[in-house]
Amino acid sequence: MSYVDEVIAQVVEKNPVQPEFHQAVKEVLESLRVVVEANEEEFRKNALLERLTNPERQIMFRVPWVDDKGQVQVNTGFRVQFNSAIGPYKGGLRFHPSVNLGIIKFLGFEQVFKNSLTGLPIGGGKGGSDFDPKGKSDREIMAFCQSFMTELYRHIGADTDVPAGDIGVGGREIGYLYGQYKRIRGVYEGVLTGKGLTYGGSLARKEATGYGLLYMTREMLKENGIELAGKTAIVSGAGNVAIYAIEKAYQLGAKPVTATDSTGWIYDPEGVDLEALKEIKEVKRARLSEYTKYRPNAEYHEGKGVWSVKADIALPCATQNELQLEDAKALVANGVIAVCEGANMPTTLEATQYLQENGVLFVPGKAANAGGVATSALEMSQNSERLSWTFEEVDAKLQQIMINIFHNLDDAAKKYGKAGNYVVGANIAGFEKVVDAMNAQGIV
Ligand SMILES: NC(=O)C1=CN([C@@H]2O[C@H](COP(=O)(O)OP(=O)(O)OC[C@H]3O[C@@H](n4cnc5c(N)ncnc54)[C@H](OP(=O)(O)O)[C@@H]3O)[C@@H](O)[C@H]2O)C=CC1
Ligand SMILES: O=C(O)CCC(=O)C(=O)O
Repeated sequence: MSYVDEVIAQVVEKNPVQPEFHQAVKEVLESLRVVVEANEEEFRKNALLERLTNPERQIMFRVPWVDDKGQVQVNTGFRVQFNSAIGPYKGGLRFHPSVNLGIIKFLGFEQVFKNSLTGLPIGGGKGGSDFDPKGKSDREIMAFCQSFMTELYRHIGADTDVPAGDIGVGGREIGYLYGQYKRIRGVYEGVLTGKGLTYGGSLARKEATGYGLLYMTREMLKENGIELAGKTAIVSGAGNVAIYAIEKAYQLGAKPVTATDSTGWIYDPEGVDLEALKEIKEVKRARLSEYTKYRPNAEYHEGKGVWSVKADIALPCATQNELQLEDAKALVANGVIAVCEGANMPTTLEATQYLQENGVLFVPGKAANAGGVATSALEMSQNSERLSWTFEEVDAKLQQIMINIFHNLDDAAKKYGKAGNYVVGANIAGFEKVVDAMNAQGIV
């Protein structure tokens, strides 16, 4: 059995009931086959792939809190510190009822390669809880965040592990988490990113993941002789990534026509009304079904189905495995040119393969959505030097980072005879730096 197959089999056996983690490991190791085969003896002797797929540390903890009725609730908290070869652990916190150890491990594993691709000195980690913020009062959210941080604080720090937001964790939650960290530790440091602008946050961090996705999409299309301007786009999600992807799509001359949330989706042939979407999701924290009150000519559909809309490009920005084989077939049948992932692992392995085999340009999330974490690293730099950069400065750096990531992965794919396969290119480009740093630091 080849070394890659052996390690994939071990990961499946040793991490039962963690399908998302298996999926992420398979995607990466399959892509690395060509590099691993060229160095098989050395990698095997150093157990490199075993070390790469085993987190450095996995923390699980009880999070008790009191709801508005006086009832004590108990959730589980997680922080997986996956790999610190190139810098302090860095990655978001997800609050969603579906969260479990396997999901946090898949996200942490992806984060290692993503953070490497940014070119910035950040290792990979991820955390969260099975807490459901939907329908909770502000007081309940604060009580939960304070309890969560009362355990997490001992594992993190500005030079050790710097969490941020992800699904269900935005500016409000980061504020409560930061307040509790400061209260316990008594230090004012950049221990979280995505902070508010009045207490150490960076301009453009809120917009960065969605904007970065569009900068990457534009660069990739340009390399293939295609203009983004004038194209229609299917966007899924209606949260932080989706909203700012839609905003930047308009700024670059494209027309986003859809959005989704966990209950349904909208199709607005005239183009999504961004202000209405922000009002519904950012201000009212309401359901997308309200959208037709603002735009009577738009369609609202319950459940899934957004990938059947005809458009030029597709930007999945909601959650993992939301784009499956049947959806990929619908996209191909409708002539979609490109799929660029704003979410983490939104496309299943079968769907990705089908899209690639049918000539669809495909950029994986670990490259396409890296603008968020890259801008978090810029927030860390600003915190360290006790300065704030302007929106234009941060945005210019973000654009350059996304352009560099695209060319690095494009070059890596070409170097290994896989021109145009951006999945292979991203995994190899991310892997090379991490492995170099791991090898230099000995067996740790
Ligand atoms: N925020 C960031 O900077 C980054 C985020 N990402 C990834 O992007 C994706 C979106 O994150 P973000 O926008 O921050 O999160 P938000 O919580 O702001 O928004 C998530 C959106 O996706 C929908 N959604 C979440 N879970 C599900 C589900 N299980 N089924 C259907 N819809 C779902 C939500 O619906 P509803 O409104 O009903 O809750 C919401 O519209 C995630 O994969 C995240 O890991 C990647 C890089 C950086
Ligand atoms: O900004 C960060 O540190 C993390 C963003 C994130 O969670 C991600 O890239 O998936």
